[in-house]
Amino acid sequence: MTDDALLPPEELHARLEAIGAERYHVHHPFHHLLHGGKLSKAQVQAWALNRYYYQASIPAKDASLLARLPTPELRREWRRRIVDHDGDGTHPGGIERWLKLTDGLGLDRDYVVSLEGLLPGTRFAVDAYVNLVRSRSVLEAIASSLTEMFSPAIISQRVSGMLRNYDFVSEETLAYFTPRLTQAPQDVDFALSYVKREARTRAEQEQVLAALRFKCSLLWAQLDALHFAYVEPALPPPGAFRP
Ligand SMILES: O=C(O)c1cc(C(=O)O)c2c(n1)C(=O)C(=O)c1cc(C(=O)O)[nH]c1-2
Repeated sequence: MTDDALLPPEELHARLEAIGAERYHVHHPFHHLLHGGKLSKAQVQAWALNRYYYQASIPAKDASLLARLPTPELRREWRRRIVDHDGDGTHPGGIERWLKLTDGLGLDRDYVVSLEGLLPGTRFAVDAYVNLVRSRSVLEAIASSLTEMFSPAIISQRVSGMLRNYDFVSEETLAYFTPRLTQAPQDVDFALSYVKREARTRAEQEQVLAALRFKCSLLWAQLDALHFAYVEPALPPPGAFRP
């Protein structure tokens, strides 16, 4: 096979899996500290407060992609993701459930939502995701969601570890994660078959792989920012959340 030969779909799939195995934030030291019970309540608060910005930005990136999707079938699929996060006015969505988590950790809701205490590194990493989805091809935008191939494993590890190790979290405060265990595989089924089908040249397949690497990097960068500010050397930048 020459270097620019189209990969068989199962080989593309294997290369996507390999990116996750090497680069997903499940390997980040901050994740190990979090689920291993090695963080203080204040450090867990910093994690939840910063990750709120990721949660709150996901429907914005999905809405910008939705506007560019060409068929009702594709739009219907992507619209479901927005409802998953925003709720439907009767059933709470992911953002509301995330705020239950920050409430449960004793953070003031107005302060969380104001983003005043956000780390600059979180802001830049999350904004990079929204910008990627807005500015690159539909194929790359859909491919960038494929980190969800790996999220059920990290979520299971995080939830069981946190329940075992911290007396300040409960099943109720971590309830955000339960629906993600069924929503993520559903999202992935669609996105994976889309990229396998629609990446029709080797160059497009390489774009798909690059989009997933980029996404892994921005998830990693969020945990780097938390680690630097709140674990080691523990130097929160001016204006950032101080427990
Ligand atoms: O808990 C996690 O580690 C984790 C990771 C990811 C991910 O890999 O992007 C998502 C989520 N959670 C998540 O809850 C979520 O709703 C979500 C949406 C997306 C996306 O890219 O559209 N990723 C993720």
